[in-house]
Amino acid sequence: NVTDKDIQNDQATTDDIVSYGMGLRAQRYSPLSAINKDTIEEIRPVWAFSLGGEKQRGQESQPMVKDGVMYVTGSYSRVWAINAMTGEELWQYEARLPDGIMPCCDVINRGVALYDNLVIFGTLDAKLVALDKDTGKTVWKKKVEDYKAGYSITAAPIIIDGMVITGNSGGEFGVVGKVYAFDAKTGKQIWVRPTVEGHMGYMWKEGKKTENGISGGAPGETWPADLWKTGGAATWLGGTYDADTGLLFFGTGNPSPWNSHLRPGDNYFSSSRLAINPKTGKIVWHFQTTPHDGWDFDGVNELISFDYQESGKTVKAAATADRNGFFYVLNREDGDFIRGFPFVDKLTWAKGLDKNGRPIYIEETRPGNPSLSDDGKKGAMVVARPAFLGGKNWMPMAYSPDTGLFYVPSNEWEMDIWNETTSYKKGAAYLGAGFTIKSVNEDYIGVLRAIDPKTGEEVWRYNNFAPLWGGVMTTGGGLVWTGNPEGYLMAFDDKTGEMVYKFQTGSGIVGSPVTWEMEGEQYVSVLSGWGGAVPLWGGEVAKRIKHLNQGGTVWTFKLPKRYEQVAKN
Ligand SMILES: O=C(O)c1cc(C(=O)O)c2c(n1)C(=O)C(=O)c1cc(C(=O)O)[nH]c1-2
Repeated sequence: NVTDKDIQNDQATTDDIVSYGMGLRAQRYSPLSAINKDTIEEIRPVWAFSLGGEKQRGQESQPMVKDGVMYVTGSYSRVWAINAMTGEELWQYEARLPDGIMPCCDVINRGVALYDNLVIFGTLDAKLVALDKDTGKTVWKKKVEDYKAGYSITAAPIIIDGMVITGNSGGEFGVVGKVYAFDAKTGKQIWVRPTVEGHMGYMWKEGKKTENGISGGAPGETWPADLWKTGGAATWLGGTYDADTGLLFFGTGNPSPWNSHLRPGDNYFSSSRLAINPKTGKIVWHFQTTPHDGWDFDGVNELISFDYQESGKTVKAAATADRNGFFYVLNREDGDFIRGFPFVDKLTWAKGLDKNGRPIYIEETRPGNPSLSDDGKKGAMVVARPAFLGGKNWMPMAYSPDTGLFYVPSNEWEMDIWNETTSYKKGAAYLGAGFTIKSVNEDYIGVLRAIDPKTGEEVWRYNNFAPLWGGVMTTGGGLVWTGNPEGYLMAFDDKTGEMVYKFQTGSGIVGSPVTWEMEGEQYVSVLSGWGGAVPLWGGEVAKRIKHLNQGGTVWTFKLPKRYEQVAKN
């Protein structure tokens, strides 16, 4: 069974993976080093497991491993337990999804949480389901939100002190973003924290409003009229946790609707990072990356805690690479802005960041106001870079304490974007905008970047033809791992960026690789199966990789046995 202690120690313990992010800080770093720059050429697949059926797409899951069993989710709210050594199926669970689910960006799921004897995951019809880890039978099931109003769950939940904590999806349908904490063993609600000001004056406990006036001033102050009631700021990527400060970090998505002229103001707390006290659900600090967003620059991307030395002092920092193209380093104790810099080649919408980290907008490049146009329906189109799918999207970056660098999966692209009139209707798209994504370079869109958070320097980069959409991992073996839509699992030298390994998995990779050890041997696993937002919304960009549309396979690699002997001698 999985304990709180196992989860808190996940990054340091190499024989299991019991948290999304390979440690609650989500550094995605493992100290394992048997597979390294010298040995990697020798690794080979030991098993491949097919997720089967017709539902072969969008495999964004990060595998978990405990006591020799791997737990993975697949598209369409499915879960498997697999013998981690042999790839044999132990059980399979498939949620019965109703017609009318509305995930914006494919039928994806990013992984399970493990706690006690339970495997807990969120479904596309906005439920949390807890399964018995040995049998796959349902232990508890909880309706989190109404899928008919556009809610879904795609995040991998995390566990803190016996609570299962998750977020919601639905920012394209005018939902209200919230962070939820439930008793992991029973599914009983502990607290719910809405992330839109206006809802902020309250907190829900057991279905009742219990608390006034926290963390946001007057209800609706940064929103006009009652637009906050359907204000978005979905918490769709889930969170990270830092035991050192005792803070839970969640990002929030775009404000709804996309058309910014309909909602003058900063629109708290959309496109922000929030630090939350996990005991109470109270917001401790907030940092808004894109106030009054007009480009769909969701602020959900993971905030990763790390320490560094400066002038002989330890700085308790946290970093995030935003959809909007800026990389931010914050003081994780109070949310103060330390520094920020663009991590993409070019930005069109801002000149830079001011001393508080607020973007200095170039107002002419904001998509136009329909009410000022000839027909009153369509505002002036602008070309914006990055495109709304972001300088970086949900796919997690990694941090190596060995090099002090972040390894960021990013993309170079732009979009034509225009605004339209719109009004809220339950369960209908609520954008008030149209767009076309375009590439900007003939030979690449994706860029894997090694970034120095102290200087903003790009230490190395690897350009990839198709957009990068898979997670990154780094190891004590000096390797940076990721996958690409062309189907390759790849490993790079963490210092030089030299590609030292690639393997064709048969479909595009949008999953996140993991590594662990069993009986003295190091294993690496990744899901393959192209999908997610790019094939749905990428237009001509998506066509670049059409031949790898479908897939659903878990691949597992290790070194041949003889290396174990070498290590022993
Ligand atoms: O606002 C939201 O609720 C929401 C949810 C999701 C999601 O749950 O996957 C995505 C997005 N927005 C989004 O903007 C986006 O670009 C995106 C990409 C992906 C993906 O898995 O490839 N999901 C989502």
